[in-house]
Amino acid sequence: MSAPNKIAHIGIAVKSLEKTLPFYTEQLGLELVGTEIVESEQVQVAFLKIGESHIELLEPLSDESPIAKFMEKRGEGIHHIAFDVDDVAGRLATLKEQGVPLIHEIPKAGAHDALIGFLHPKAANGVLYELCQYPKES
Ligand SMILES: C[C@@H](C(=O)O)C(=O)SCCNC(=O)CCNC(=O)[C@H](O)C(C)(C)COP(=O)(O)OP(=O)(O)OC[C@H]1O[C@@H](n2cnc3c(N)ncnc32)[C@H](O)[C@@H]1OP(=O)(O)O
Ligand SMILES: [Co+2]
Repeated sequence: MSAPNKIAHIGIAVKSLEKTLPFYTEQLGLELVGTEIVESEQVQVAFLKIGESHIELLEPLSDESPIAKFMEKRGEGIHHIAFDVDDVAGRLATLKEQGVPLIHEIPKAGAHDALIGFLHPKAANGVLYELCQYPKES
């Protein structure tokens, strides 16, 4: 299996994008690339560019959001690490064959038209990993 390309983003659970963004843009000086609602995950996300990667701030849209459930238990903070990969479906299939615990066995739609899939945190010492495949720029 080839190495993932890079860290696509680090996901951070926050109660309010509006209240959090000025720290990232004004104090830390990161560039806000954009915000987006991802209905399927019940989140609104903001992407901030940091070199070749991004910080993804995630605000829950409802109590059913995985981010709301996470913050109930653990409060705000680092939620997941996302790897940029070329073939998310193929990787998930291989991981499944290898017996790695997955949350998604087939990819679903994420932010920025990416295909995404999550490994279960019990697969990785309590770290939640996301695999993300972005559409090829043409
Ligand atoms: C927009 C998109 C994108 O980038 O394009 C995104 O990122 S969407 C980002 C939001 N979407 C997701 O996270 C989707 C995948 N996540 C999920 O399906 C869920 O959040 C799970 C990770 C399965 C956790 O769900 P839930 O807490 O209901 O299940 P559970 O109670 O059985 O938890 C199983 C164990 O995982 C732990 N756990 C929960 N969230 C965790 C996290 N973020 N990192 C590490 N561990 C975590 C719990 O504390 C628990 O540990 P103990 O067993 O020790 O108590
Ligand atoms: Co993410």
